[in-house]
Amino acid sequence: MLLFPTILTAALAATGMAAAIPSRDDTTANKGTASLLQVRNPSFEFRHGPLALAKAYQKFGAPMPEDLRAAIARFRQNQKRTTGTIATDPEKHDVEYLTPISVGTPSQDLMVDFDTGSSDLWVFSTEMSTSDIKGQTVYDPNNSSTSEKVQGSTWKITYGDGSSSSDDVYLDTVTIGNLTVPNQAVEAAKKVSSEFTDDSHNDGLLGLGFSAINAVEPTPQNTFFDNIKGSLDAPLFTVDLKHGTPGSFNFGYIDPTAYIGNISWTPVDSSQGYWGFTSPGYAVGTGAFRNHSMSGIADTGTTLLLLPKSVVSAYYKEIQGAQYDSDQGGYIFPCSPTPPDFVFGVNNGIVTVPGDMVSYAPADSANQNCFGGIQKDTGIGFSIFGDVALKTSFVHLHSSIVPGHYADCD
Ligand SMILES: C[C@@H](SC(=N)N)c1ccc(Cl)cc1
Ligand SMILES: C[C@@H](SC(=N)N)c1ccc(Cl)cc1
Repeated sequence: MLLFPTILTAALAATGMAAAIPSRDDTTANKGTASLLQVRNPSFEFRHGPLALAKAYQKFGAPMPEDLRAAIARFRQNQKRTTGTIATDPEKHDVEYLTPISVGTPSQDLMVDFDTGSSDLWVFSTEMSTSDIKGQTVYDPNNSSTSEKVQGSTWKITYGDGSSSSDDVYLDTVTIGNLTVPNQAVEAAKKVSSEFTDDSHNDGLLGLGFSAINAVEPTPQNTFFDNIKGSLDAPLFTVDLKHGTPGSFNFGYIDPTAYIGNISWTPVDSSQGYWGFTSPGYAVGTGAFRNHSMSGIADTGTTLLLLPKSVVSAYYKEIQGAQYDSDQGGYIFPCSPTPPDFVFGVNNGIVTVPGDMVSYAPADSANQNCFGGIQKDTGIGFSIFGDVALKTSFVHLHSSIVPGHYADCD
């Protein structure tokens, strides 16, 4: 980890998150991608012709010839390093996205919430009281020949929505897709708050934030990504959440077919342990772009897009009948007509949240009013670009970088 901050400090000035610049009238521009790039690794560069050619095809949105696609596949296959991909499925209303992992020997398969806004891998376990378990699959360390208790280590986490979980720590084999970390810290829950008990399909969280904010005491543990990144083709992962349909987390490679568009990027601040960045401003629908610096984090573990109060009220002012409903603790508005798009800047590019995704979910049984997917970040101290913002983008989170990717998704 010592190496990491050094590189990070050295590179922060030159890091970048890419920003596509889809023109607003481009009908395909309903999605953008964002890369939060940590470090330009001087020794890392694409020398591979087919990959460069593939980028040219995707840059101009041309379909890739089959032989080129095959060449890229072979390139990946015979790399001495590895890459991985795993599907992630949205729960109802995209409230969270669940992704399969395997823990232990023989493997125990769990569905967990990949969370770029935290840095602990914790799971429901046989150490919990059964009253705290409602349908979740639990990890049984005693049923794994490779589990090893980390004596004296404990953990306790309270999340932004007040939910919490805690207790002891094992090292065990963890596999995601074709990627395996043999001695990953697996934090076995003894206690969880009701929000997790009631979240019956969610067997735990896999943190993809920075290990600096791992909650294990006395010795913080590494995230899965920090443990695996040394064996990846490139120390990066990409997040491609989608609305109401499976998306993917890719490790170690950037799928040139996952997006189209051109590229630029913006600096990242990981000083709080998050994938932090500052958006230069926003626009409502086809209105003019308004410069308004918004510092926040890319957070797959938060459902909504939480922004400064002034931005949120400026947006809802454009919707006939929108109002702040203190009973529901958020803005609601008539479900139809579709509200205007919300556009936010990422460096010199933009991400467009289509209006139909701003209507997060029905706010009443008559389905007349919808609860907004964009709400205030009051009291948090930073904005949160949660799933509502990410599912319209193909987001790259890099810990070492070549010019990042941020463009329209296909
Ligand atoms: C960083 C996220 S929690 C997470 N993604 N594990 C967060 C923090 C504070 C608030 Cl108030 C709401 C959400
Ligand atoms: C309370 C649980 S369930 C939920 N809010 N959908 C939870 C899940 C993910 C995170 Cl990052 C924090 C809390």
